[in-house]
Amino acid sequence: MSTPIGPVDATKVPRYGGPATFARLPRLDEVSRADVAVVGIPFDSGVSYRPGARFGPGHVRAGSKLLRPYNPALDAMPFGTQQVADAGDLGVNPFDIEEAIGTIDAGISALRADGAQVLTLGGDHTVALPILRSVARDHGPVAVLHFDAHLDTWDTYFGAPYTHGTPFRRASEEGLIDLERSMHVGIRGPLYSKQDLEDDAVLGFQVVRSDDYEVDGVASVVERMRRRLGDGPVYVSVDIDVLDPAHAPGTGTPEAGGLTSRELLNTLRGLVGLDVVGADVVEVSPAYDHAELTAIAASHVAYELLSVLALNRAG
Ligand SMILES: N=C(N)NCCCC(=O)O
Ligand SMILES: [Zn+2]
Ligand SMILES: [Zn+2]
Repeated sequence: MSTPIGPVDATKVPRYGGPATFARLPRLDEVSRADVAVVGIPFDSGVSYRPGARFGPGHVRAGSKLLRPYNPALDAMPFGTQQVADAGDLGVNPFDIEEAIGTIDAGISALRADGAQVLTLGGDHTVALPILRSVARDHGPVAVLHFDAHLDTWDTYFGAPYTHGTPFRRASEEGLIDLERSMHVGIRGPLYSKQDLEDDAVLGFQVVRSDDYEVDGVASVVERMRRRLGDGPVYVSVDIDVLDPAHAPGTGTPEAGGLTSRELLNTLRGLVGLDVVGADVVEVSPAYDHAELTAIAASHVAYELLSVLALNRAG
């Protein structure tokens, strides 16, 4: 492998300048090939409460300018031992959700066909369904590791099947997920009824609650997670509202009592060695953010995921 083109050197161009790409990385058209493509999906037509996640990709990129090359927590060089590039944003129809879902599937599939793993910046959580369709076409049913305050396995909203609260029910119905190996992490807050949890278990998910972090701690969560996910392919979906609103106010359906960013980042580090085949970070809504708190948290989530991919690639 030729030496990857990394971020613009911060000793030459200060961090507040330079390109608006994720982590000031090269654009995809500036590299011959990418091991990992970071792609934005500016789409929020599936939200049930506050809008604005369509502006998430640009905001997360802006919040990623301070990321540095070396990750001491994992002893990893996420931009140094693999080529990561910014693939820009997919152009999706905001007025026709089913068309948007088709465009997302095609866009993700094209990047993957070129040999890149894809890390998606949302966008609302609807986008996870077409990404999983693309991933499962190659890998078969994958374990979904889903970080979220919410189950996102509800059936419909106002009769609509494709929304940000329903992607994992559709994915389960379509046979895209491994029913024995999938799980939610960070679940909390009021539900519509007790039945929600019963349905969710049938759809293939185990639940690690936000409170389990308080009671058992990160190490125990990581152990449960690794046991459940096992050896096969894993898709990681991070709804930034898994974090407490104190850590991530800029999101559409905030719930009190969430994870700290430290807990989330440490949990993600526990994925080293598992077969992570793709990931997303969704539900960043900048209009509700303050001081880039949510964008910085989301960019660090992406950084830890890229670090895991880098270490796994190195073996
Ligand atoms: N933030 C996501 N993805 N889902 C929230 C759906 C919760 C609701 O509207 O009842
Ligand atoms: Zn959520
Ligand atoms: Zn969600």
